[in-house]
Amino acid sequence: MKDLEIFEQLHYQVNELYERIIADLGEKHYSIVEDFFNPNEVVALRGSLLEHYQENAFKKSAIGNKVNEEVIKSIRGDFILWIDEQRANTAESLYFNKINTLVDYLNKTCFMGILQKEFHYAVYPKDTFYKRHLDTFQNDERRKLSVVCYLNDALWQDSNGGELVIYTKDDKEEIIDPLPGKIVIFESQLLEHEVKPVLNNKRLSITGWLKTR
Ligand SMILES: O=C(O)CCC(=O)C(=O)O
Ligand SMILES: [Fe+2]
Repeated sequence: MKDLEIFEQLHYQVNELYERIIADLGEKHYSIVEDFFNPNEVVALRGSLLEHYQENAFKKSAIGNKVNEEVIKSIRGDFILWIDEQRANTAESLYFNKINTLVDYLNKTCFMGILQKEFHYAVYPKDTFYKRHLDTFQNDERRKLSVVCYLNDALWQDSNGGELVIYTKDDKEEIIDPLPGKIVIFESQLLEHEVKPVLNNKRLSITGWLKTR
């Protein structure tokens, strides 16, 4: 009986997309999936974000964790709202279901040991940005993987700016347009990155971290 239980825990169906993410992470420490969320899912998530935003639920982002809660506009200008998985609405539940399925796969196939996660909505109004940084400067060594998902509408233009730039380990700059449904996953402790100034419009996203204990 014990053996069977262990087998059940390790059993999984090979998933091509997740395998690609794992291979990318192994090779270059980040992975980009253009259409992780389909257009309907993006519409639902964007609607949910905007509803909270219109209720003025978002707060100016801070630098550092609660011990060091300073607002430093010269470093980052986004507004955020943490998402409570226990009180998730329909769109948010859909989001967490997809993320949890990926996390289960990573834990089962790569023994990543992801036990916790935290996600927030983010809005970058015109003229805001997030200067080059490492996500672990938030005084949280447990952050293992950063996951960003873009919720802009399908009409998002290159001229709106707001690109994510990842500074790769082979000294290149990977420039990523924040297009709807796209997710970017990268190793939080390893890759510096920045959000270029938003030149037009509001840039919408969900950002989160998969954490070890
Ligand atoms: O929105 C992005 O593309 C990245 C956001 C980011 O780097 C962060 O919130 O730490
Ligand atoms: Fe970051």
